[in-house]
Amino acid sequence: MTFDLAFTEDADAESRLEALAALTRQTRELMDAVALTAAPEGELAEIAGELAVLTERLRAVSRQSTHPFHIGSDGTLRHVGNAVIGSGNPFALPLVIEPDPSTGEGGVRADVTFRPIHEGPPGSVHGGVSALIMDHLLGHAAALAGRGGFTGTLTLRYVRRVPYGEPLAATAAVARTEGRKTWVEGRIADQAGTVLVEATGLFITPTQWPPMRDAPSVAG
Ligand SMILES: CCCCCCCCCCCCCC(=O)SCCNC(=O)CCNC(=O)[C@H](O)C(C)(C)COP(=O)(O)OP(=O)(O)OC[C@H]1O[C@@H](n2cnc3c(N)ncnc32)[C@H](O)[C@@H]1OP(=O)(O)O
Repeated sequence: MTFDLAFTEDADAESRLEALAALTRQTRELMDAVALTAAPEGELAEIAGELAVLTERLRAVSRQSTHPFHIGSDGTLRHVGNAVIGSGNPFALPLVIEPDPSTGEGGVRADVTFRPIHEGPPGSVHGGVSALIMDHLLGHAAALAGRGGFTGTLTLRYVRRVPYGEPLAATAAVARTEGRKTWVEGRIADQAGTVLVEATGLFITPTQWPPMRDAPSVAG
């Protein structure tokens, strides 16, 4: 398998990326408002029509693909189009990941507050959404330890239901390594430290990837 990290030199200007981030934040607000709206039928149809106009306006000037990796002005590796951290991806929570060396090799943490759009069982977060967050955070920990790769397996134990609208914390750190394989463990816990989700992931570094000893900080 070949995989090109696809760094780009001619990234958009920071000012355009900030404008895109503002549009993305507004779109997330829209998604939340749609999920919770109690507007009457006629108003829903009217708003859908207004949104169709805006959608066409954006589609008229589409890119061929989402934003690839690029190096930001502060040297940070950015992935604006990423589904979990991307500042230009409305689907992203987004997760803001910080290094947390106290939890071990590649240790990372992120504050997470899920929203009603993440609903699975009524009043709770969808298990697949928790898995998405865990997959990315565990993968980030592997990359931070200089052992970036693709998820081979991801195993979750859903210990308690995950609420939305409450501040939670997600953490991960490398558990062990063997050749190109890196096992990472993580969890989502509430503010009292009660574990809601436990995760273990196996990340495999493709043979073609160069060594990543000085892993850059990564942001959306
Ligand atoms: C610097 C930039 C970094 C930026 C990063 C920012 C953070 C981003 C964080 C993003 C996080 C989000 C991340 C995502 O969303 S990643 C997206 C989801 N994952 C994928 O799409 C992966 C698809 N699969 C593949 O590409 C290949 O199968 C991989 C690369 C995984 C292995 O293909 P490769 O050809 O290399 O493998 P090999 O055949 O030589 O086998 C090698 C060894 O591995 C063992 N094995 C193989 N497959 C599996 C498996 N599935 N489970 C368990 N074990 C497996 C195999 O038995 C052997 O073991 P051994 O016999 O040697 O003991």
